[in-house]
Amino acid sequence: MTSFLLSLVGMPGAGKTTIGRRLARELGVPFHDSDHEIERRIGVPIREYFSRHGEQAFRDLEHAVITDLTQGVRGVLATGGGSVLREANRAALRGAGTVVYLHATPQSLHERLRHDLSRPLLQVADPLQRLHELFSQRDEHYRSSAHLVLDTGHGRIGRSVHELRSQLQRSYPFLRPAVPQELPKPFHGVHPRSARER
Ligand SMILES: Nc1ncnc2c1ncn2[C@@H]1O[C@H](COP(=O)(O)OP(=O)(O)OP(=O)(O)O)[C@@H](O)[C@H]1O
Ligand SMILES: O=C(O)C1=C[C@@H](O)[C@@H](O)[C@H](O)C1
Ligand SMILES: [Mg+2]
Repeated sequence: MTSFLLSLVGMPGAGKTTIGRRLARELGVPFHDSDHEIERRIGVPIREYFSRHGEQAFRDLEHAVITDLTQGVRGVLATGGGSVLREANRAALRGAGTVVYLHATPQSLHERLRHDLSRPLLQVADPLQRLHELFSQRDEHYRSSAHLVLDTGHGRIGRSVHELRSQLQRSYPFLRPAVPQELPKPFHGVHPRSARER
């Protein structure tokens, strides 16, 4: 198959891992997750690494992993929620293929994650307030990284996967046989540059 890398960016809980894994399976392409690769390298959960070494050390590691995963791998890449904080990561992701921002509001993310214990940045007294802060710091970076924006705050996971597959055929016509012919239109802020234009 022709080489391509689809990277998913967005807030914690937006569905990068869930949607990315399912999309890769449906397309029959490799799935990568920068958080999983970090945990494979450090041998402990990210939350533990955060509390032992702090966020900056984690971001350095994340940068090394994003650099590696954007050099020569193909398929679908689910990134960590904070990977867009570094300009070098944003540039690496955009340079490697198509980037999709999975968008969801702090309220809907809070609904999903209110019982979650694995995400270190959300282990605070008021996780909704933290989600609002993260969203206001990051939304512009997610948008500037991305070629496409897909709302994942409402609706079912299967629908997001379907929408993504439909949209992808524009950039990657060689995926067409796996993609349903109808094109739903819940994308917004779309600037779907084809792989050829980049
Ligand atoms: N419409 C939806 N789209 C995506 N995920 C959904 C949806 N509805 C519910 N969920 C649930 O929300 C959670 C999303 O978690 P997931 O780990 O995929 O997020 P993530 O973007 O990878 O977060 P992180 O940045 O922390 O890695 C899953 O438990 C998933 O089942
Ligand atoms: O939003 C974030 O900054 C994070 C999200 C997760 O994917 C992990 O990368 C880690 O918990 C940090
Ligand atoms: Mg994830």
